[in-house]
Amino acid sequence: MKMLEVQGLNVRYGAVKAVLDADLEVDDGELVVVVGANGAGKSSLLRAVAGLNKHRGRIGFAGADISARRAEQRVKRGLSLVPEGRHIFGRMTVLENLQVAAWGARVDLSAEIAGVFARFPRLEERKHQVAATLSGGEQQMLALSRALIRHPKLLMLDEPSMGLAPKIVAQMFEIIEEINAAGTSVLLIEQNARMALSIAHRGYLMETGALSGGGDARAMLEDERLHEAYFGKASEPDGTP
Ligand SMILES: Nc1ncnc2c1ncn2[C@@H]1O[C@H](COP(=O)(O)OP(=O)(O)OP(=O)(O)O)[C@@H](O)[C@H]1O
Repeated sequence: MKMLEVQGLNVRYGAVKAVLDADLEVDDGELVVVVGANGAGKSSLLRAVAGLNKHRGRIGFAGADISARRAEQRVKRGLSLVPEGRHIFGRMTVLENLQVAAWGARVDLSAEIAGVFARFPRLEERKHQVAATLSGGEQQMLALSRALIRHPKLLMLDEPSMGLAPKIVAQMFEIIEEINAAGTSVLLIEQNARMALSIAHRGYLMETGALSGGGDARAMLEDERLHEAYFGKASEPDGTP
């Protein structure tokens, strides 16, 4: 089954065309990555799928056309976005951030929180700490946990490696791979192309609003034409552009 089916997606900001006629698919259980330079339109694409910006085109999700659905309705259907910059509530504690994330979802909150703490013991140690005082890696773990608590069918991640130390980046990619292996479909947007492709099934390339590729991630990793542009400085393991 197709989990996500995007056809002819367009996003514009006034005269700026950020996404141009993009077609993209994520199969049930797949881990798909979109790589591309800064400003190529990757965030605009994800935000459109999440219903957070105006867009044209068709978005099919888990067998239904959600193109006209509002962002909250998309979340309820099982689409979760962990945005760039994390968007946790800095003044709330770790525990409060997790509680708020589950609002309106039919989940057993205490069991879910226990599950988060089993996966991320660091978050349990800091459960009464306000989120703004966490390290970058811990904030990213919290943002990811907030999405996972709702058991999304499709988890969308915008630059999860951004600003993290190399060791934490490697850990983050391992966790994403685990989440996918446990059955959640994943759509990942990354500048850290080499690392992202190494855990993905398939990959797309985004250049000035246009999506191409969609083939095997391993083949993309070996594609000489991509090396110079995307696997050089932009894919340093510390995620610095
Ligand atoms: N709210 C906005 N208003 C006007 N232009 C925007 C807006 N958001 C993005 N853009 C422009 O749209 C284009 C695509 O931006 P987008 O953020 O989607 O790219 P990106 O590949 O995600 O880059 P980054 O990694 O820097 O977020 C860029 O030219 C950007 O300047």
